Amino acid sequence: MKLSFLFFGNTPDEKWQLCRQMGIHNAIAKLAPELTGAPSIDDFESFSKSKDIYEKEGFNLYGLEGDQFDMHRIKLGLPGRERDIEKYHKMLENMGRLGVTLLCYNFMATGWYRTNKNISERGGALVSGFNYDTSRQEPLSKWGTFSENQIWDNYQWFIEQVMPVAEANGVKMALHPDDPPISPVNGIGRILTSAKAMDRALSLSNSPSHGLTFCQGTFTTMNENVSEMIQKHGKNGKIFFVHIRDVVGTPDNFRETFHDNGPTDMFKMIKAYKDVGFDGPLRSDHVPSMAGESNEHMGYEMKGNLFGIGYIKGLMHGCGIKTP
Ligand SMILES: O=C(O)C(=O)C[C@H](O)[C@H](O)CO
Repeated sequence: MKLSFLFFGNTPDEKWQLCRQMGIHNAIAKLAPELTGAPSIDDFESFSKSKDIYEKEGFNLYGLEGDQFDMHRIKLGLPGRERDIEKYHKMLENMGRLGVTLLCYNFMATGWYRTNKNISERGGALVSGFNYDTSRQEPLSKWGTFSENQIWDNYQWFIEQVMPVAEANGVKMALHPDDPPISPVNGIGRILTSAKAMDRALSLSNSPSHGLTFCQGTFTTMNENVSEMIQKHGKNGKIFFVHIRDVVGTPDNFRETFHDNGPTDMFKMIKAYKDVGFDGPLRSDHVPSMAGESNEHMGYEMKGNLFGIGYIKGLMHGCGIKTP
Protein backbone atom coordinates (compact mmCIF):
# COMPACT_ATOMS: atom_id res chain seq x y z
CA MET A 1 0.00 0.00 0.00
CA LYS A 2 1.25 3.41 -0.87
CA LEU A 3 0.53 6.21 1.55
CA SER A 4 -0.29 9.28 -0.52
CA PHE A 5 -1.50 12.86 -0.12
CA LEU A 6 -3.89 15.00 -2.15
CA PHE A 7 -2.30 18.30 -3.22
CA PHE A 8 -4.27 21.15 -4.75
CA GLY A 9 -2.32 22.92 -7.51
CA ASN A 10 1.43 22.87 -8.04
CA THR A 11 2.85 25.50 -5.70
CA PRO A 12 5.12 24.04 -3.02
CA ASP A 13 4.31 25.27 0.47
CA GLU A 14 4.51 24.11 4.07
CA LYS A 15 2.13 21.21 3.36
CA TRP A 16 4.64 19.78 0.91
CA GLN A 17 7.36 20.01 3.53
CA LEU A 18 5.17 18.44 6.21
CA CYS A 19 4.35 15.57 3.85
CA ARG A 20 8.04 14.92 3.24
CA GLN A 21 8.58 15.02 6.99
CA MET A 22 5.78 12.46 7.47
CA GLY A 23 7.49 10.19 4.94
CA ILE A 24 4.97 10.56 2.11
CA HIS A 25 6.43 10.02 -1.35
CA ASN A 26 3.35 9.66 -3.53
CA ALA A 27 1.39 12.69 -4.64
CA ILE A 28 -2.15 12.79 -5.94
CA ALA A 29 -2.91 16.18 -7.45
CA LYS A 30 -5.73 18.34 -8.64
CA LEU A 31 -4.23 20.43 -11.43
CA ALA A 32 -7.26 22.40 -12.59
CA PRO A 33 -6.39 25.79 -14.17
CA GLU A 34 -7.97 27.76 -11.32
CA LEU A 35 -5.45 26.09 -8.99
CA THR A 36 -2.31 26.18 -11.13
CA GLY A 37 -2.90 29.39 -13.08
CA ALA A 38 -1.77 27.38 -16.12
CA PRO A 39 -3.67 25.81 -19.02
CA SER A 40 -5.57 22.60 -18.27
CA ILE A 41 -3.62 19.36 -18.49
CA ASP A 42 -4.92 18.31 -21.88
CA ASP A 43 -2.07 20.67 -22.77
CA PHE A 44 1.03 18.45 -22.57
CA GLU A 45 3.49 21.24 -21.69
CA SER A 46 1.30 22.46 -18.85
CA PHE A 47 0.93 18.95 -17.40
CA SER A 48 4.60 18.14 -17.84
CA LYS A 49 5.66 21.34 -16.02
CA SER A 50 3.49 20.41 -13.04
CA LYS A 51 4.93 16.91 -12.99
CA ASP A 52 8.46 18.34 -12.97
CA ILE A 53 7.62 20.52 -9.98
CA TYR A 54 6.40 17.49 -8.00
CA GLU A 55 9.51 15.51 -8.93
CA LYS A 56 11.85 18.32 -8.04
CA GLU A 57 10.11 18.54 -4.65
CA GLY A 58 10.71 14.85 -4.01
CA PHE A 59 7.29 13.41 -4.92
CA ASN A 60 6.19 10.81 -7.41
CA LEU A 61 3.10 12.23 -9.12
CA TYR A 62 1.14 8.99 -8.85
CA GLY A 63 -2.29 10.21 -9.85
CA LEU A 64 -4.90 12.92 -10.27
CA GLU A 65 -8.09 13.54 -8.35
CA GLY A 66 -11.25 15.52 -9.04
CA ASP A 67 -12.34 17.49 -12.10
CA GLN A 68 -9.25 18.71 -13.92
CA PHE A 69 -11.40 21.04 -16.03
CA ASP A 70 -15.08 21.96 -16.25
CA MET A 71 -16.96 18.66 -16.52
CA HIS A 72 -20.56 19.84 -16.15
CA ARG A 73 -21.51 19.36 -19.83
CA ILE A 74 -20.25 15.77 -19.73
CA LYS A 75 -21.97 14.97 -16.43
CA LEU A 76 -25.25 16.61 -17.41
CA GLY A 77 -25.23 15.57 -21.08
CA LEU A 78 -25.28 19.15 -22.37
CA PRO A 79 -24.28 20.48 -25.81
CA GLY A 80 -20.51 20.80 -26.07
CA ARG A 81 -19.79 17.54 -24.31
CA GLU A 82 -18.19 16.07 -27.46
CA ARG A 83 -15.59 18.84 -27.39
CA ASP A 84 -15.00 18.27 -23.68
CA ILE A 85 -14.53 14.54 -24.25
CA GLU A 86 -11.79 15.32 -26.78
CA LYS A 87 -10.05 17.28 -24.03
CA TYR A 88 -10.53 14.34 -21.69
CA HIS A 89 -8.95 11.99 -24.25
CA LYS A 90 -5.94 14.31 -24.57
CA MET A 91 -5.60 14.38 -20.78
CA LEU A 92 -5.64 10.56 -20.68
CA GLU A 93 -3.03 10.40 -23.45
CA ASN A 94 -0.84 12.88 -21.57
CA MET A 95 -1.20 10.80 -18.41
CA GLY A 96 0.05 7.78 -20.34
CA ARG A 97 2.99 9.75 -21.77
CA LEU A 98 3.97 11.09 -18.35
CA GLY A 99 3.42 7.84 -16.45
CA VAL A 100 0.69 9.28 -14.19
CA THR A 101 -1.43 6.17 -14.01
CA LEU A 102 -4.33 6.86 -11.63
CA LEU A 103 -7.33 9.10 -12.20
CA CYS A 104 -9.79 9.49 -9.31
CA TYR A 105 -12.94 10.94 -10.87
CA ASN A 106 -16.54 11.43 -9.82
CA PHE A 107 -19.86 11.91 -11.54
CA MET A 108 -21.32 14.62 -9.29
CA ALA A 109 -22.09 17.71 -11.37
CA THR A 110 -21.98 19.92 -8.28
CA GLY A 111 -19.21 18.05 -6.47
CA TRP A 112 -19.15 16.81 -2.89
CA TYR A 113 -21.52 18.83 -0.80
CA ARG A 114 -22.34 19.72 2.79
CA THR A 115 -25.09 21.78 4.43
CA ASN A 116 -22.94 22.64 7.46
CA LYS A 117 -19.23 23.40 7.42
CA ASN A 118 -18.72 24.39 11.04
CA ILE A 119 -19.87 21.63 13.35
CA SER A 120 -18.03 21.48 16.63
CA GLU A 121 -16.37 18.09 17.13
CA ARG A 122 -14.03 16.77 19.81
CA GLY A 123 -12.36 19.62 21.69
CA GLY A 124 -14.03 22.16 19.40
CA ALA A 125 -12.37 20.96 16.19
CA LEU A 126 -14.55 21.84 13.19
CA VAL A 127 -16.05 19.26 10.85
CA SER A 128 -18.61 19.30 8.06
CA GLY A 129 -22.02 17.66 8.01
CA PHE A 130 -25.08 17.12 5.89
CA ASN A 131 -28.80 17.30 6.54
CA TYR A 132 -31.18 16.31 3.76
CA ASP A 133 -34.07 18.48 4.95
CA THR A 134 -31.81 21.53 4.97
CA SER A 135 -30.46 20.67 1.52
CA ARG A 136 -33.99 20.53 0.13
CA GLN A 137 -34.45 24.19 0.97
CA GLU A 138 -31.39 25.15 -1.09
CA PRO A 139 -31.89 26.50 -4.63
CA LEU A 140 -31.88 24.23 -7.66
CA SER A 141 -28.69 24.06 -9.70
CA LYS A 142 -28.19 26.81 -12.26
CA TRP A 143 -28.56 24.14 -14.95
CA GLY A 144 -32.01 23.07 -13.76
CA THR A 145 -33.19 19.61 -12.76
CA PHE A 146 -31.97 16.24 -14.00
CA SER A 147 -33.36 12.81 -13.23
CA GLU A 148 -31.27 9.89 -12.07
CA ASN A 149 -32.02 8.11 -15.37
CA GLN A 150 -30.57 11.03 -17.30
CA ILE A 151 -27.41 10.94 -15.20
CA TRP A 152 -27.08 7.16 -15.70
CA ASP A 153 -27.37 7.69 -19.47
CA ASN A 154 -24.69 10.37 -19.31
CA TYR A 155 -22.44 8.15 -17.22
CA GLN A 156 -22.82 5.26 -19.64
CA TRP A 157 -21.97 7.56 -22.58
CA PHE A 158 -18.92 8.85 -20.68
CA ILE A 159 -17.67 5.34 -19.90
CA GLU A 160 -18.07 4.27 -23.54
CA GLN A 161 -16.11 7.33 -24.67
CA VAL A 162 -13.24 7.25 -22.20
CA MET A 163 -12.57 3.67 -21.17
CA PRO A 164 -10.89 2.50 -24.41
CA VAL A 165 -8.60 5.55 -24.33
CA ALA A 166 -7.78 5.05 -20.64
CA GLU A 167 -6.97 1.40 -21.29
CA ALA A 168 -4.81 2.15 -24.33
CA ASN A 169 -2.82 4.62 -22.22
CA GLY A 170 -2.45 2.45 -19.12
CA VAL A 171 -4.57 4.74 -16.94
CA LYS A 172 -6.71 3.33 -14.15
CA MET A 173 -9.93 5.29 -13.74
CA ALA A 174 -11.11 5.13 -10.13
CA LEU A 175 -14.76 6.10 -9.72
CA HIS A 176 -15.57 8.01 -6.51
CA PRO A 177 -19.06 7.39 -5.03
CA ASP A 178 -21.45 10.31 -4.63
CA ASP A 179 -20.98 12.27 -1.44
CA PRO A 180 -23.47 12.68 0.19
CA PRO A 181 -24.88 9.35 -1.01
CA ILE A 182 -28.40 10.66 -1.44
CA SER A 183 -30.51 11.93 -4.34
CA PRO A 184 -31.28 14.51 -5.62
CA VAL A 185 -28.99 17.33 -4.55
CA ASN A 186 -29.84 20.81 -5.88
CA GLY A 187 -32.33 19.13 -8.22
CA ILE A 188 -29.68 16.93 -9.83
CA GLY A 189 -30.10 13.18 -9.53
CA ARG A 190 -27.22 11.39 -7.82
CA ILE A 191 -26.66 7.85 -8.94
CA LEU A 192 -23.68 6.37 -7.06
CA THR A 193 -25.37 6.17 -3.69
CA SER A 194 -25.26 2.47 -2.71
CA ALA A 195 -23.16 -0.68 -3.05
CA LYS A 196 -25.66 -1.90 -5.66
CA ALA A 197 -25.25 1.29 -7.69
CA MET A 198 -21.46 0.88 -7.62
CA ASP A 199 -21.94 -2.66 -9.00
CA ARG A 200 -24.15 -1.29 -11.76
CA ALA A 201 -21.50 1.31 -12.63
CA LEU A 202 -18.79 -1.35 -12.75
CA SER A 203 -20.96 -3.54 -14.99
CA LEU A 204 -20.88 -0.89 -17.73
CA SER A 205 -17.40 -1.89 -18.89
CA ASN A 206 -15.14 -4.88 -18.34
CA SER A 207 -12.04 -2.84 -19.05
CA PRO A 208 -9.17 -3.38 -16.59
CA SER A 209 -9.05 0.43 -16.43
CA HIS A 210 -12.54 0.60 -14.88
CA GLY A 211 -12.49 0.47 -11.07
CA LEU A 212 -13.15 2.27 -7.83
CA THR A 213 -11.92 4.93 -5.51
CA PHE A 214 -12.88 3.05 -2.38
CA CYS A 215 -14.07 6.05 -0.35
CA GLN A 216 -14.55 4.22 2.90
CA GLY A 217 -16.29 7.13 4.65
CA THR A 218 -18.91 7.42 1.91
CA PHE A 219 -19.62 3.67 1.99
CA THR A 220 -19.88 3.90 5.80
CA THR A 221 -22.37 6.76 5.37
CA MET A 222 -24.40 4.52 3.04
CA ASN A 223 -24.62 2.00 5.91
CA GLU A 224 -23.16 -0.65 3.65
CA ASN A 225 -21.16 -3.63 4.87
CA VAL A 226 -17.79 -2.06 4.16
CA SER A 227 -15.72 -5.16 5.01
CA GLU A 228 -17.72 -7.23 2.53
CA MET A 229 -17.27 -4.56 -0.12
CA ILE A 230 -13.49 -4.58 0.42
CA GLN A 231 -13.49 -8.37 0.07
CA LYS A 232 -15.53 -8.39 -3.12
CA HIS A 233 -13.99 -5.50 -4.99
CA GLY A 234 -10.50 -6.21 -3.68
CA LYS A 235 -10.61 -9.81 -4.91
CA ASN A 236 -11.84 -8.61 -8.30
CA GLY A 237 -8.92 -6.17 -8.52
CA LYS A 238 -11.33 -3.25 -8.69
CA ILE A 239 -10.00 -1.18 -5.79
CA PHE A 240 -7.63 1.30 -7.40
CA PHE A 241 -7.42 3.92 -4.64
CA VAL A 242 -8.55 4.16 -1.01
CA HIS A 243 -9.80 7.20 0.94
CA ILE A 244 -9.88 6.86 4.72
CA ARG A 245 -12.15 8.91 7.00
CA ASP A 246 -15.04 8.30 9.39
CA VAL A 247 -18.57 9.63 9.83
CA VAL A 248 -21.36 9.50 12.39
CA GLY A 249 -25.01 9.35 11.32
CA THR A 250 -27.15 8.30 8.40
CA PRO A 251 -27.14 9.24 4.68
CA ASP A 252 -29.66 12.02 5.34
CA ASN A 253 -28.08 13.37 8.50
CA PHE A 254 -24.40 12.90 9.24
CA ARG A 255 -21.23 14.64 10.35
CA GLU A 256 -17.62 13.79 9.83
CA THR A 257 -15.27 12.97 12.69
CA PHE A 258 -11.67 12.18 13.54
CA HIS A 259 -10.26 8.89 12.24
CA ASP A 260 -10.23 7.46 15.80
CA ASN A 261 -13.62 8.80 16.87
CA GLY A 262 -16.23 7.19 14.63
CA PRO A 263 -18.07 3.88 14.44
CA THR A 264 -15.56 2.20 12.11
CA ASP A 265 -13.04 -0.39 13.24
CA MET A 266 -10.18 1.17 11.27
CA PHE A 267 -7.68 -1.53 12.14
CA LYS A 268 -10.03 -4.17 10.70
CA MET A 269 -10.40 -2.11 7.51
CA ILE A 270 -6.67 -1.60 6.93
CA LYS A 271 -6.11 -5.30 7.58
CA ALA A 272 -8.88 -6.16 5.09
CA TYR A 273 -7.15 -4.12 2.34
CA LYS A 274 -3.93 -5.94 3.12
CA ASP A 275 -5.60 -9.36 3.15
CA VAL A 276 -7.12 -8.84 -0.32
CA GLY A 277 -3.69 -7.86 -1.61
CA PHE A 278 -4.44 -4.20 -2.22
CA ASP A 279 -1.17 -2.53 -3.15
CA GLY A 280 -2.33 0.80 -4.55
CA PRO A 281 -2.36 4.28 -3.05
CA LEU A 282 -4.43 5.27 -0.06
CA ARG A 283 -4.86 8.64 1.58
CA SER A 284 -6.27 10.29 4.61
CA ASP A 285 -9.54 11.88 3.46
CA HIS A 286 -11.40 14.85 4.97
CA VAL A 287 -10.07 15.79 8.40
CA PRO A 288 -11.32 18.13 11.14
CA SER A 289 -9.89 21.66 11.19
CA MET A 290 -8.05 22.03 14.47
CA ALA A 291 -7.02 24.77 16.91
CA GLY A 292 -5.16 27.71 15.42
CA GLU A 293 -6.00 27.03 11.79
CA SER A 294 -8.67 28.47 9.54
CA ASN A 295 -11.46 26.27 8.23
CA GLU A 296 -11.15 27.84 4.80
CA HIS A 297 -10.30 24.65 2.98
CA MET A 298 -12.84 22.48 4.76
CA GLY A 299 -11.61 18.93 5.27
CA TYR A 300 -8.13 19.68 3.97
CA GLU A 301 -6.42 21.78 6.62
CA MET A 302 -3.13 20.37 7.81
CA LYS A 303 -3.24 19.74 11.56
CA GLY A 304 -6.02 17.17 11.19
CA ASN A 305 -3.94 15.53 8.50
CA LEU A 306 -0.90 15.34 10.78
CA PHE A 307 -3.08 13.44 13.22
CA GLY A 308 -4.92 11.38 10.58
CA ILE A 309 -1.87 10.36 8.59
CA GLY A 310 0.01 9.44 11.76
CA TYR A 311 -2.97 7.37 12.84
CA ILE A 312 -3.22 5.58 9.49
CA LYS A 313 0.50 4.98 9.37
CA GLY A 314 0.32 3.44 12.85
CA LEU A 315 -2.51 1.14 11.74
CA MET A 316 -0.53 0.13 8.67
CA HIS A 317 2.49 -0.73 10.77
CA GLY A 318 0.25 -2.60 13.21
CA CYS A 319 -0.92 -4.72 10.28
CA GLY A 320 2.66 -5.36 9.19
CA ILE A 321 2.45 -3.06 6.16
CA LYS A 322 5.74 -1.37 5.42
CA THR A 323 5.76 2.34 4.65
CA PRO A 324 9.02 3.29 3.00
O1 LIG B 1 -16.26 13.56 -0.82
C1 LIG B 1 -15.29 12.85 -0.59
O2 LIG B 1 -15.32 11.92 0.22
C2 LIG B 1 -14.03 13.12 -1.28
O3 LIG B 1 -13.04 12.50 -0.99
C3 LIG B 1 -14.01 14.12 -2.38
C4 LIG B 1 -12.70 14.85 -2.41
O4 LIG B 1 -12.65 15.71 -1.32
C5 LIG B 1 -12.53 15.56 -3.69
O5 LIG B 1 -12.27 14.60 -4.66
C6 LIG B 1 -11.40 16.54 -3.65
O6 LIG B 1 -11.38 17.29 -4.83
